[in-house]
This record gives sequence, C-alpha cells and structure tokens, in this order.
Amino acid sequence: MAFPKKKLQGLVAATITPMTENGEINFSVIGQYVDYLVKEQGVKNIFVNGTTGEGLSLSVSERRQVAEEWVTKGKDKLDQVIIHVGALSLKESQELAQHAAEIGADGIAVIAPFFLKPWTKDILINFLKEVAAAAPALPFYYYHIPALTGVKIRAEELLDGILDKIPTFQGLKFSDTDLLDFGQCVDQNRQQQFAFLFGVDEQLLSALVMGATGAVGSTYNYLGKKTNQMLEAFEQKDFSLALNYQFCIQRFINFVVKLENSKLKVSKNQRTLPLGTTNFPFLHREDCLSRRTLNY
Ligand SMILES: CC(=O)N[C@H](C=O)[C@@H](O)[C@H](O)[C@H](O)CO
Ligand SMILES: CC(=O)C(=O)O
Repeated sequence: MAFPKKKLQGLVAATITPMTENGEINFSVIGQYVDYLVKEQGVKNIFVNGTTGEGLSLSVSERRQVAEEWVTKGKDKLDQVIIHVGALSLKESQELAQHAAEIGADGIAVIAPFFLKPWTKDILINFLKEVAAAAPALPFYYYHIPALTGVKIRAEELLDGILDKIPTFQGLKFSDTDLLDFGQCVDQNRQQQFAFLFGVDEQLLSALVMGATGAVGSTYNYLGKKTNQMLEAFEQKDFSLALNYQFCIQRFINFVVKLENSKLKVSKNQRTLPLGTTNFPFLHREDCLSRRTLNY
C-alpha cells in the first residue's frame, strides 16, 4: 500500500456498534449504516471500535469481525475506515493492528493503556511504537482522551520527535478541552502533514480556529450534515454563520446532556437504523452505554 495515504480530513463518524436486544452484535445493519452516513449525513470517514463503538467492551474476536464488516461494507463507498486497536494487552493490540492491515483498513488509532498506566512520555511512546510496528504500512493515529484513560501526558509533549519513534505516525485524535495543548500540537508541527482531529464535537469551531484539520466524533452519526454546513461556513470565512451552526449543535447536545432518563431510545440514529440497546452513546455517561459495557 502506498504510504503516506491521502490525508484524513473533514468529518469522521465514530460508529456505534449495532447490537441486538440480547447484546449480540447485529452485523446485518452495517451495510445500511454505511449508506445512511454517506447519503444522509455526507460523512465518508469512520472510526470503528472506539469509545462510541464500545471497542474496549468487545472481545478481540468481535472487534475483528466488526472491523472486517465495516471495511467490507464501506468498500467503494467510504473514503477512509480507521480502526481503533487500543487494548490493555500489547499483544492484543498488535494482533488487532495486524488484522486491520490484512483486511485493508486505512489506518489505526490507539489510546493509552489505562489500568497499569504509562507514567512517562517515553513509556507511552514505546507502547504505541510496538503497536504501530505491527502494521508498518498503515497510518497511525494517537487517540488522546485523558478524561477516560486517566493518562494525562500532554499531547504536545508526546508529539515532540514522534516520527523518530513511530515513522507511520500520521495524526492525533484529540478528545479534550485543553486548547492550549491542542494549539501547541498544531503550532509546533506546522512543517509536518499531520492530521489534527478534534474530538469534542460541541467545541469544534474553537478547534477549527486553533488549526484542526478534521474531527472525529459520535455526533457526526446524526449531526454530520449540520456540522458539514458549519465547516463550509468556516471555510468561506463566514464566522457568524459558523457560530450559528455551532450554537445549534450545542443546543442539541446540551439538551441530551441534561436528560436524566438515559434509557430513552430516541436518538436520531435509532429512528433511522435499528441499532439496538446503545442509548445516547455520545454521552459516555456510564448508564448510557449498551448492556455490553454495563450490565443494566
Ligand atoms: C468522551 C467522548 O467519547 N467524546 C466523543 C469523541 O471523542 C465525542 O464525540 C462526544 O461524544 C461528543 O463531543 C458529545 O459530548
Ligand atoms: C468519539 C470517538 O472518537 C470515539 O468514540 O472513539
């Protein structure tokens, strides 16, 4: 495969893993899901088995099958399919990375191990390096999500000299609100062609100002079209229109954040597609995830 690949940009939907009522993966809707993203939301990149997809709550074998199904169904329809392959076990992570390469995924992403945590940048880099090396032809993205991993090593620090350790490093998925850290990642790496993908959907406009080149998020499953309009307004330098779109998106997310009854299954996704028991996965409140993550 040619490397580096085409740069990952624009919106990337963090896919929900469709489940049946008894907690089995419902592979049968993935084909429809791809069409829905492309046709209804104008979103042509996906991020599979991440936080929204509950990748860490699936078995390795399920993660492989889910990844494979998305790659197969996305063929000739999606631009890029990125597979999250992070795990506590380095071996599992490497197995998943290698598998992603074998099935023809377009990139892999990895979070920091979050139980026995790396306590220095070098330890974290070494872990990431070992995973990346298992798929030497695939672009590698570091997935920074300190609120969930508890690993607070600044992304800016991690990126310093990263290509020496991880030659396949191609970008950062930044799921945090620290715009100083994010801005410095962009500022200090201007000479590189890295993708800077922001992951806090309700604040994307601020990150665009700071130099984000794209975004990965759960809400692009159903607010993709609206967010694309915001990106377009930003591109045209119509900042007040872009802000109107961001406020509109914020009002929706704010409404959902305040909902107490997380068992309600009325997200737009679920009206359109039978995605099963995952409720408002974009909230990541414990009780919002599917039975697979918490046994309610
Ligand atoms: C913590 C978390 O999972 N964040 C997601 C991606 O990184 C976002 O897409 C959020 O779900 C979204 O910004 C809504 O809060
Ligand atoms: C939002 C995101 O990137 C994830 O669900 O992993």
